[in-house]
Amino acid sequence: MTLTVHNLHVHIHSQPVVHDVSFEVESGTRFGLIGESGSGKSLTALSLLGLLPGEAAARGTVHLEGRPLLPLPEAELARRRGKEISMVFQDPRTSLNPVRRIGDQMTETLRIHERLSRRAARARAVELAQQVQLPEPTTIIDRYPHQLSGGQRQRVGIASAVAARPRLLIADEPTTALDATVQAEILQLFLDLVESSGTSLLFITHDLGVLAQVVTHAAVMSGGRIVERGPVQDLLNRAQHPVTRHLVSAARASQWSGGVSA
Ligand SMILES: Nc1ncnc2c1ncn2[C@@H]1O[C@H](COP(=O)(O)OP(=O)(O)OP(=O)(O)O)[C@@H](O)[C@H]1O
Repeated sequence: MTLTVHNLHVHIHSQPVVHDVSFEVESGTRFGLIGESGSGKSLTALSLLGLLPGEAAARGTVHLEGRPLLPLPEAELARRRGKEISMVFQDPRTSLNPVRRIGDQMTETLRIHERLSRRAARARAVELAQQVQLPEPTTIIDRYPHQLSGGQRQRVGIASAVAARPRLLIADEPTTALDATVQAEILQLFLDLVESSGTSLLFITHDLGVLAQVVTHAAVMSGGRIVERGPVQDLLNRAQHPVTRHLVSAARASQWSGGVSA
């Protein structure tokens, strides 16, 4: 499903924080938004799902497969979230509900969109746990988030996001909260799931080394604007903007210090 974002602006308390952002994620492709902390990546992503905080407002046009996502009334957006477009967040400690069993959380969208019975939802939760390679799928689904490791919690976050087989998946720094080895495993899982399902992916990160492993094309954000865009290998090897060059140096430094390679 093609996502088209055109002239997106976000204001917080009437202050502009995202300025005139336009990009396209073509059907079945993987596109990245990269930038330093505070550059406007998350607010851009949250605008697409209608999940901006109350003090923020978005204007512009967003279409998914030609149908408008912005502007759109909340009730209609809620119907499309999970099923057509869904999101994996940075920190599963805050995105998962601490007092609900993980199996129930993984199948929540399915129960809303497909009206699955409890029994069918349980069977689907086991399948999802297998798909994201959680250990002992038949019993782990009855555990609570605090009984899992950080990597396992993020697998639950990914399972919840892909449960209803969305056509576009947005991932906002999905591996930043994890240590380097777990990060590599989760990235691989991500790529396998996206490739096998043909889902379009919008991947957000501050780490160009990580981005280069996941997407083919990307846009660089700084101060709420897109300052450079292109194939990710060109951004790595022929960066034009100082912000992009800085991101390249940071990725190379992290590679030398044993982080994920660029
Ligand atoms: N709820 C909020 N209230 C006030 N300002 C906010 C709020 N959320 C974000 N901002 C500001 O908007 C700007 C863009 O924030 P955003 O979270 O989109 O950046 P980001 O690139 O995703 O950074 P990070 O990687 O740290 O999440 C920043 O200056 C941030 O301080």
